[in-house]
Amino acid sequence: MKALSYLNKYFVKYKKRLIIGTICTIIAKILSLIVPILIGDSIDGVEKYITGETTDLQAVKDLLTKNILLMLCAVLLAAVFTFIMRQAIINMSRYIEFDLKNEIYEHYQKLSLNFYKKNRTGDLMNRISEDVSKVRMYFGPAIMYTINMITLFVVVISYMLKKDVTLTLYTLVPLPILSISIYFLSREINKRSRVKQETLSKLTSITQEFFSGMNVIKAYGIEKPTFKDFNEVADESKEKNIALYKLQALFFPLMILLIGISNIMVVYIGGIRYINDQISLGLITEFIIYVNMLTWPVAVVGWVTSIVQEAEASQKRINEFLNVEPEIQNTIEAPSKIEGKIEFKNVTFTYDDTNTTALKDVSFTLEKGKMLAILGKTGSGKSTIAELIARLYDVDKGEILIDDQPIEQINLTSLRKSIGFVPQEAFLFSDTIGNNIKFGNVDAAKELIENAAKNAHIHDNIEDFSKSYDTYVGERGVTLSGGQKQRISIARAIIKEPEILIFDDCLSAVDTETEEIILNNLKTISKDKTSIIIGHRVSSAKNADLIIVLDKGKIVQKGTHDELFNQKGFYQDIYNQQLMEQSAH
Ligand SMILES: Nc1ncnc2c1ncn2[C@@H]1O[C@H](COP(=O)(O)OP(=O)(O)OP(=O)(O)O)[C@@H](O)[C@H]1O
Repeated sequence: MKALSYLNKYFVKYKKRLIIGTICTIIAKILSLIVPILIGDSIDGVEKYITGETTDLQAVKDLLTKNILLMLCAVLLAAVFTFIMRQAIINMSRYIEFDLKNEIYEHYQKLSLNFYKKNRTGDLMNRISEDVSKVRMYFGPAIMYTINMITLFVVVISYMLKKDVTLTLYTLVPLPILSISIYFLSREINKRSRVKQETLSKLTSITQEFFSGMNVIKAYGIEKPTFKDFNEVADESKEKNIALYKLQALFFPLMILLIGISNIMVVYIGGIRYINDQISLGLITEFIIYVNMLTWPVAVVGWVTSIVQEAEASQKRINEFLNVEPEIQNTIEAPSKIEGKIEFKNVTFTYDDTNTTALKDVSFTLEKGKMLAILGKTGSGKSTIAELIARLYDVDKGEILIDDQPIEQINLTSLRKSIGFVPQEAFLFSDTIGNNIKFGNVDAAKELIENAAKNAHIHDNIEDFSKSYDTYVGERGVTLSGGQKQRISIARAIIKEPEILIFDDCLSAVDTETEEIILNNLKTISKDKTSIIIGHRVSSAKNADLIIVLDKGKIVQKGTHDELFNQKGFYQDIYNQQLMEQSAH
């Protein structure tokens, strides 16, 4: 219960609902106890008339009418209180589920990129959905049935003991057996349902992958082997499902068997005591009803125990994530004003998940409003520089200064707000094109959106769609080409009007002519902004104020286009190579 104690704050927050729920349960249970008493009383009344103890038929009829009316009132009131109780407690569990999901999601947002590299998406999703649902069961059904059970036990058993101790003891003997069996059964059911869930996740992932990669499957004509893979996993899922339902099928028969035994005990022992004139016929009837009233709560003891165990395990997993401290901490509360000067001083950086040293002793200074181009072979560390400027990671050695201040001493939100980052892989949300661009500036008016799109040279393309900027992209929307996605992503950065613009190889999917137009537009847009262009083509670098060439994480060349063009090395090589390619066309 240690992990679950984390949730006590929610009990405090929703104490009113909990108290109302508890009071209503107690009242409902007391009311439900009245019914068997009245039935017993009615049977005793009828028995007295049959045995000739009384001859007043009208009095018996009056007694029955009175008892029926009272029963009706008791049942109605019990139903009302049970309804309020369920409303209070089950709704409480839904509110807590909502709060907990928000708490986890908020925490996820604070965690650094490294956390996402180290944990699988499925695992992150599971904790916010599956695990939270398990915890909800603890707040909802587990609490509700526990209150229900305790109240019923106290009220009913104390009443039964008051009426007949011997009969009570005999009647209750099978109930602990029921409780223990249900506990073990539920534990096994939970174990199997976990396995079933895992195979289901596997099946979902494999199906999802098949759908996403359908073009590759068809192009390679591998429908049959992929169907075989699918079939194997589907077969495994079927087996696990059958194994689970076989066990679940035992639940109710077991309950019926043990209730039956309890009922037989009441009839047998009660019968003997009735023959010996120790109890009345009405009491036997009352006891039969009590036994049936107690069976579900007794079965629930086992079920609730396993729910609590499951919730404990889930909350432990949730706590593991909630206890992760964000690696990137914002230590400065006040917003920072950012001008845009960037300086790297002997920066060395190693990705700790793969232990790859991506940057080695990198130093450069980029004045406010200037343009830096970063070139280099694939894997040379270009994107890493961009990620470090946005402080997605902290450096190991050396220092990054923004406006002559260590990056750690700048308000993180201000820093990220001042950067327009176009990543290497354009990511668009399943929303309209307009909203995808507006993402960079949510309050942007239509004109601004169109302007940004024009500068990213995508406006005409968008206008060609029947719904223009209201066209949906993503799963159920239009399929955009790689170059179109990149340009929408560029428009998103432009509309933000940031102090620092970073384009991480984001023109790779557009032709050289379009690249030229966009680069020309960027020259105007980024006139007074600091901009960084990462790429493989000289065309994107030649207008830069500073060019750096990276090789295996080290700066191997640094200078302007004219300087590097005249130097032997990577820059001259790719310049000549690309010149040859162009003349070949
Ligand atoms: N998140 C990460 N975790 C671990 N290693 C990484 C991560 N990102 C990049 N690396 C590694 O760091 C090195 C530099 O990668 P980086 O992405 O900065 O190169 P790049 O020059 O931008 O390459 P490309 O031109 O292919 O985009 C590579 O060896 C890469 O495998």
